[in-house]
Amino acid sequence: MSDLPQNQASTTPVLDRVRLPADMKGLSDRELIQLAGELRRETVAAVSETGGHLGAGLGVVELTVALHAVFDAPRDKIIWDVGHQCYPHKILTGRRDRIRTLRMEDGLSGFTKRSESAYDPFGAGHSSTSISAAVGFSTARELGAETGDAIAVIGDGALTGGMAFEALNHGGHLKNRMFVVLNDNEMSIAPPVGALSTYLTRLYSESPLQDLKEVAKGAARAFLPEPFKEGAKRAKEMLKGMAMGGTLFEELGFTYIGPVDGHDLESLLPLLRTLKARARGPVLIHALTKKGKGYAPAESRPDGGHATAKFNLATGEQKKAPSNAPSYTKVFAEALISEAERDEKIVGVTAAMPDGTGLKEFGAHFPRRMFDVGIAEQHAVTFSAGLAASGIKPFCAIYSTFLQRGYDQIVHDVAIQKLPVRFAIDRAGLVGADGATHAGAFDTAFLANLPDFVVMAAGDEAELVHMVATAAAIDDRPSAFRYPRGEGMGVDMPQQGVPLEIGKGRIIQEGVKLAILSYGARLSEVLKASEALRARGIVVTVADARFCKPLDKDMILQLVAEHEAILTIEEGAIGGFASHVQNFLMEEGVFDRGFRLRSMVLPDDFINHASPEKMYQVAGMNAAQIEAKVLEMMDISVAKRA
Ligand SMILES: Cc1ncc(C[n+]2csc(CCOP(=O)(O)OP(=O)(O)O)c2C)c(N)n1
Ligand SMILES: CC(=O)[C@@H](O)[C@H](O)COP(=O)(O)O
Ligand SMILES: [Mg+2]
Repeated sequence: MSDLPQNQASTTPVLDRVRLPADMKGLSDRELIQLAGELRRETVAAVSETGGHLGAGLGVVELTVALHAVFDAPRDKIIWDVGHQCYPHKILTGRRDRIRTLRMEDGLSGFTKRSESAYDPFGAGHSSTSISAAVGFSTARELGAETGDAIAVIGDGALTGGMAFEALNHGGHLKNRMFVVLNDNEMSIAPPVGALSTYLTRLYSESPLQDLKEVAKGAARAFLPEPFKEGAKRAKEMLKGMAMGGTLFEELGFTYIGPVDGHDLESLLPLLRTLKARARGPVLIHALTKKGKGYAPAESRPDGGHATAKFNLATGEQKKAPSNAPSYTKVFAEALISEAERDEKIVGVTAAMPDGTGLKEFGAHFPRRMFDVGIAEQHAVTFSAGLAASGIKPFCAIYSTFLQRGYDQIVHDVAIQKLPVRFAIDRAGLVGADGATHAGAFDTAFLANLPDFVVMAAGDEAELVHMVATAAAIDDRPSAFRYPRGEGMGVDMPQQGVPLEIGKGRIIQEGVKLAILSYGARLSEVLKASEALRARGIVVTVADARFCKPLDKDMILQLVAEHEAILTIEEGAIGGFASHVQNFLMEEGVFDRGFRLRSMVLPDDFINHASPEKMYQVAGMNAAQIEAKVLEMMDISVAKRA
């Protein structure tokens, strides 16, 4: 396993003996403690080479070792919520030899993934799903399925997602034996917000409600239904310092154990062994941990080293490529601040992504006008609807992928009531290393089919500024604008956003025979393709649709009238912009007259993680592929193309 020259001693001697969790069963507790230290170093070393989610994994190193030492995966199902903390788990479950391929093309996923390993019983990427899955696994066992224990490991941030409570409610009612490890590091990506966080803090910061010895006895009775004799003394020791009884979790039907030091294997191992031997119903173990634990540069970062580029192992300094243009996120944040300076009704809403959406910057300017609701997209949407119904102008900034979770709220609470909530949809399109779970593929399709919604996509970062102004001005119905992860094109920026005429696109360049009708940020690739075509003597028209809804029907009919063919392109799945154009032109009867329309949309597939460029290559939507498509549409044979 180790790559070291033969004469050099391994720095990971215990880890070198562990390929699979079964190899941990013969290790003494002392060796398991050593294993945790080696696992932490291996995790840091690997992420320094790959980049990725670092802090969460470092916070669960001891929990990972303890769970795999005590339980019997893959028969027992260890379900990691979000999955961003699973790198140590991957190292211990047969994937150490590939750990330096994390998040790379053909490499390991950055999350748990069923197709990757039997030790990943449930895939993740989005949060707050683990307890529901564990209730499912434990119920399947009750129904006779060949499966072991179900253990959900969920963070304090993920616990703010409503689904987690739906699952606790159901699990507590069913009373199946199952385990929830609440990994409480007092951190989400940003510091956690809300009353729940305060409640969890109170569980361990207030002095215990009852005499601890009595508590220990009571607790032991609660989760150890058999009368126990020799175990009692150890259990009392183990439970020393834990506040028991009367918690919210107990009211929901779970035996609450905690708080326990989630980095202390001497506590964790006997606790889990006892629970494994004796628990009958649902148990929640409240473990206190530190995000970034054991690697100073991560620990000292405000977000506990949540995610990182590749970095220098000794200093923690990240290796980031210099940027040539501002990121779309930054452009959005600055444009919104500028609008909000002129309109005091504008507020920002984020679901636990203040940094990622740029609303942190907005909040620094307008502390009372920025709301982080926690990982609670459904609530974020309906909260925004409530604000809008009262005349406030909410910009609900949610990544495309996470907005999926709030869809019924968008339909039922926003669209049907025609409330002017403005959706700022970041990370639209393929995002790269986070892969399929985080791809922003569906928002255009699921928004543009809603009556009265105004649906826009920014072709470049200057357009984004205008779309922020447009959304601010739309006061009688919902609106949305999407923009991708990463840098803009480097175009000239306007001083201030100017509201666009609703449903009006723009012609960027005039050509003959064929028009490319672009919706969103593939525009840069379209322009590259048109340059390549120009070098062949082919000049195409390029238009930026700006709006999927309402469509610029006049412009589209003009393109039809002046060309032989149109090619549409968008960074989204089928059912989006192209479908609206197709339907419109079909109803206009233009195909009856033989007009040629083709569309480039994301393929009907979930594209694996790789660089965004490579993912778009797989999707067939890069400049060269656009050029090839145009040539094909113009019936220019391969021979003529050379
Ligand atoms: C539905 C959803 N919304 C937002 C996110 C983005 N996200 C990923 S991890 C994370 C914080 C999770 O905090 P916590 O569960 O406490 O885990 P920790 O990182 O602290 O270990 C957030 C907001 C997500 N993955 N899924
Ligand atoms: C795990 C998770 O969901 C987030 O951390 C996500 O990876 C953030 O993505 P960005 O890097 O695009 O903000
Ligand atoms: Mg946390």
